[in-house]
Amino acid sequence: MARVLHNCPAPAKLNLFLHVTGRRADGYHLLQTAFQLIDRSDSLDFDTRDDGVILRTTAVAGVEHDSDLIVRAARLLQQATGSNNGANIAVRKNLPMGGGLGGGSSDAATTLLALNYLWQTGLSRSQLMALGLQLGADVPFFLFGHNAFAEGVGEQLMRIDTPDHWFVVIEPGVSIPTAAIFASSELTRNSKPVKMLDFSGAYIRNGRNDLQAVATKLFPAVAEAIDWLGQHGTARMTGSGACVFCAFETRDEAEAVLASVPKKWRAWIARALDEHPLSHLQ
Ligand SMILES: C[C@](O)(CO)[C@H](O)COP(=O)(O)OP(=O)(O)OC[C@H]1O[C@@H](n2ccc(N)nc2=O)[C@H](O)[C@@H]1O
Ligand SMILES: Nc1ncnc2c1ncn2[C@@H]1O[C@H](COP(=O)(O)OP(=O)(O)OP(=O)(O)O)[C@@H](O)[C@H]1O
Repeated sequence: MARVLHNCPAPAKLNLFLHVTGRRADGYHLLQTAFQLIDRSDSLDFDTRDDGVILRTTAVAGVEHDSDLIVRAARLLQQATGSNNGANIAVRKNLPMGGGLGGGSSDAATTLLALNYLWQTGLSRSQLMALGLQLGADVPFFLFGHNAFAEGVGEQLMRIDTPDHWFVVIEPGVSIPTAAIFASSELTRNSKPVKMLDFSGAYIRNGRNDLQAVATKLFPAVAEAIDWLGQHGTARMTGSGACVFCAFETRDEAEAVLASVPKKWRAWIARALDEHPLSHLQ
């Protein structure tokens, strides 16, 4: 009998700050960042099937079936556990691709959490995180379940508590390929590592993103959105872009700024989450 889990959220993240501190021999970059979960999400439905087939039942513009991180995550879990269960998976995309919000990574994490539960494959949270890292540097964070200070390529995670902020987020209307930003010869890769102990509210309210200089040069629309939002506070980019955000203490302040965003941009407000909405799924 099919087991089902519908309307599973895959929340977005914001990188409150992001420092590039070095580069590994394999070309991946060493980072320090603070990941903040927010209450804006994609939504996924899972219906198990007993023939082992993994089928994405909804079209996603620009993402072929077999390269979708959702399908790859499900197949990776099958391989790792020897499970012969399958699933139909529907996704409603709400997060822009190449937006720096981690949408694809979060979809993959939600898939691993939901299918590990439905298939009763029994992997621990840390086993799921190790699997997730094979899919992308951001996936372990979404499986971790809490806001986090991250090091390494983003997989060494330490839980942090962050304020109950409201964020105004602007989508500048461009999709930025992460690899192109990291590959730039103009990227600075020598930020001095900060100690977790020194981590404070200053990084949360006024954090800097080392990927921003390269992204704004390649994509002027991002620079324009930062300039506009910067009238209202410290505006910066999340991840490798394109989305930009600014933190506010109250919903009213955020609503007021949202109301004045030029109509050419898609923009919205989101609230800081304390934990991942599926963090209790076992
Ligand atoms: C920029 C961040 O979003 C910050 O949270 C992440 O570091 C990116 O994570 P992601 O989208 O899951 O990225 P991946 O799919 O793992 O990597 C895409 C490409 O970005 C580059 N990349 C990514 C992460 C990293 N720490 N160093 C890199 O150099 C690599 O060229 C890689 O091939
Ligand atoms: N389910 C998926 N949702 C979105 N993108 C996907 C998915 N599966 C594969 N992809 C591919 O991954 C690319 C990056 O998408 P994603 O939305 O994760 O970017 P992002 O928000 O910039 O991520 P990050 O913050 O991790 O850099 C897309 O351009 C797309 O080709």
